[in-house]
Order: sequence, then structure tokens, then C-alpha cells
Amino acid sequence: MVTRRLRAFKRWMKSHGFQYSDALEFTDSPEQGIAVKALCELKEGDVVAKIPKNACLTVKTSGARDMIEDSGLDGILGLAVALMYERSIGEESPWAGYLQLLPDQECLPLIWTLNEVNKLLVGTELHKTVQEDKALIYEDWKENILPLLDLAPLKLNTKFFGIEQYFAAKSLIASRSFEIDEYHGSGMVPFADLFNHKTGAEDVHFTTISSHDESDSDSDSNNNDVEANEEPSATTLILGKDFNGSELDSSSVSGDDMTVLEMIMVKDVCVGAEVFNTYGLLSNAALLHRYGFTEQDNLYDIVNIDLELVLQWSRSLYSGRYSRARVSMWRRLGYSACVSQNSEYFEISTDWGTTD
Ligand SMILES: C[S@@+](CC[C@H](N)C(=O)[O-])C[C@H]1O[C@@H](n2cnc3c(N)ncnc32)[C@H](O)[C@@H]1O
Repeated sequence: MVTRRLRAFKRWMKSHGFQYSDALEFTDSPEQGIAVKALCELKEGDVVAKIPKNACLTVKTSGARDMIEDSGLDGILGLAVALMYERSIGEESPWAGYLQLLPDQECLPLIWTLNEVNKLLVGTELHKTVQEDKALIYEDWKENILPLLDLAPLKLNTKFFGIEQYFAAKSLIASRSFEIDEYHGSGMVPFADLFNHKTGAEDVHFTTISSHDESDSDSDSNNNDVEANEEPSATTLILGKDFNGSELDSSSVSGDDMTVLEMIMVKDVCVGAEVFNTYGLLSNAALLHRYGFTEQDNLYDIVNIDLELVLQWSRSLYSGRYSRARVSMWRRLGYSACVSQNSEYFEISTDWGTTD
């Protein structure tokens, strides 16, 4: 269903220089939110959208830039202030047409009440993490956001900068922001954040393309393409992270470059099917923590077992020497503290200390 908010968003995209394929359809339902579907067959290699970087909401593009930078805020904290600020000025925000499409907040564990966290996460590896998240976010707000309210020049509307609004902004940033490049840092990327996730089976990649790669020629293009690049030297971006784990694109060192972000099909998609992006190869704990959902039959799901528990169990059955031999064997087999990009969710005790 094309809702009024989607129509307003499309108008907004048009007026901000977005190009996207007519073959993409946005659907909006109260139960499932927004999804992107294929109206006709999409082919691997199709460039289905081009997003101007300066239409992304970042600290650099926000009207609150001076205040944020003068206060020494940056990163996610700076982006949270930028997002709260743009929300606070309503229709006057250049992103009004985009912001009206966002939910108030994303239902991540960090915005659950403490009761819900204690009841629903007890016994899971997220329990302590989310408790700590909540405490840290509150401290962040007290230390960094509250003092902004006394700063005169921008006359902030305080009701948009309360603790609840800060949690809401953090939940949206966790679930929808991208690391854009060295200049912009993290930002909200309209359009790119409409795609849902499918673990290890995405159809589209979100990439950053340097302006010098751009070409007017489009010899192989089909009707679904928006103008394709000749030789794109692309870096794939995923929500919240640089996908390749490589350095962020540093070609953009000022705000006036013409760099664009592109969405490129990495697989054929047939008519009527949903077009998925990837948020990474994540376990269900990581998905829940960052995005507020889990996936059935997630091939990348893992269960962490605290090594201390395993050692206690082993020591209760076997001698200390035998237990140590076991630990050494696990090490040789590569069983160790997780060193993946998402290790924050999966850390097992790294204390391999000897015990008798
Ligand atoms: C980047 S947004 C995607 C667009 C979103 N569906 C919307 O309505 O705007 C990310 C959010 O979409 C939802 N989402 C994405 N992929 C999902 C999936 N495979 N299953 C359930 N919810 C998903 C989650 O709420 C997640 O926090």
C-alpha cells in the first residue's frame, strides 16, 4: 500500500535529487512497516538508486552543526543531537519529508523498560549488555545533551531533547544509520534505510562511489537502471559499519564534492519479491540488540558459553591436568574468544588461566 507518508517521502526525494528505479515499489503496513519490493524483474548489476551525499542527515549537513562541533560532540552522539534538532524544528527541517517517515523510535531492547529487560532477557548474553547500555546512555545524556539546553544561540526546544527523545534517537541511529565516509561520519541515509535485512541472502548492496568514477555512458543499461557507472570503485556499506572492514572512503574531505551513494543489485530478483539488503552476518543476539528483531533459521546464530562454566563442569568431572589439556586442545582447534566484527555481543571469558 502506498500511504500518504510514502507519497510525501517520494516528493521529498524528488526535490532532493534522488534517482531511483521505477522497478522498485515501497510498501507500508502497520504490522510490518516499510519494505521494498520488485515491480518487475531486477537483474544483478542494476543500479537501482543514486543518493546524493548532501541529502543524508549527518553532523556536517545538520543545521545544528556549529552547536554540535562547538560543544566538542561527534560520532553517534553528535548524530543523535543532529537528529533530535532536525526533529525539533518540524517542517522547517530540510529533512522534514524524510523524518515524517521514521517511527518515533525502534523497539530495541535499549528502549525497553528495566522490568522488561530483566524479565525478557534474563539468562541471555544480552541481559547485562542492555542494562549497561541503558545506564551509559543516561549518563551520556546528562553529561552531554543536558548542558546544550542552556546554550543560547539555537534556542533549543527542550521537549525534543529529553532523555526519552535521546533514547529514541539512539534506537533509530542503531537500527538505521550508516558510516558514510570520513568527512560525514555516521549519518541517516534516506531511501537506503528502507530495505529490510536477510542474513546472508541479500539482493542489493549499498555502496559509495567517488565522483571521478562517474560517467554519462550507460551501454549495458536496461530499463530498470538509473544511470550506471562505467567503472565503479565501490565500497559497500552496511547499517552502522563499513562492510569490508576496510578504511572508510576518505575521498570526501569537504562537503562540496559530488560523491553519490548507490544501491546496486547483487542478485536477480523476480517480480513481486521483496528486495533485501544485509545488515551483516549476525547472530540473533546481535540482530535483537541492534535492530530489534531475530531471524528464524539464522545460519549465523551462535550460542556463547561462558568458559568459566565449562571449566567448572570439567573440573567437577576430571582432574585439573585433564581440564587444562582440554582447554589447550580447544585453543588448537580455534575455539576462543570471538574476534569477529561483532565480538561485543559474543564475548566469552578470555581468562584461560590454569586451575587445579
Ligand atoms: C533500516 S530499517 C528497515 C525499514 C523498516 N522496515 C521500516 O519500516 O522503515 C530497520 C528496521 O526494519 C525492521 N526489519 C528489518 N529487517 C527485518 C527482518 N528481517 N525481520 C523483521 N524486522 C526487520 C526492524 O525493525 C529494523 O530495526
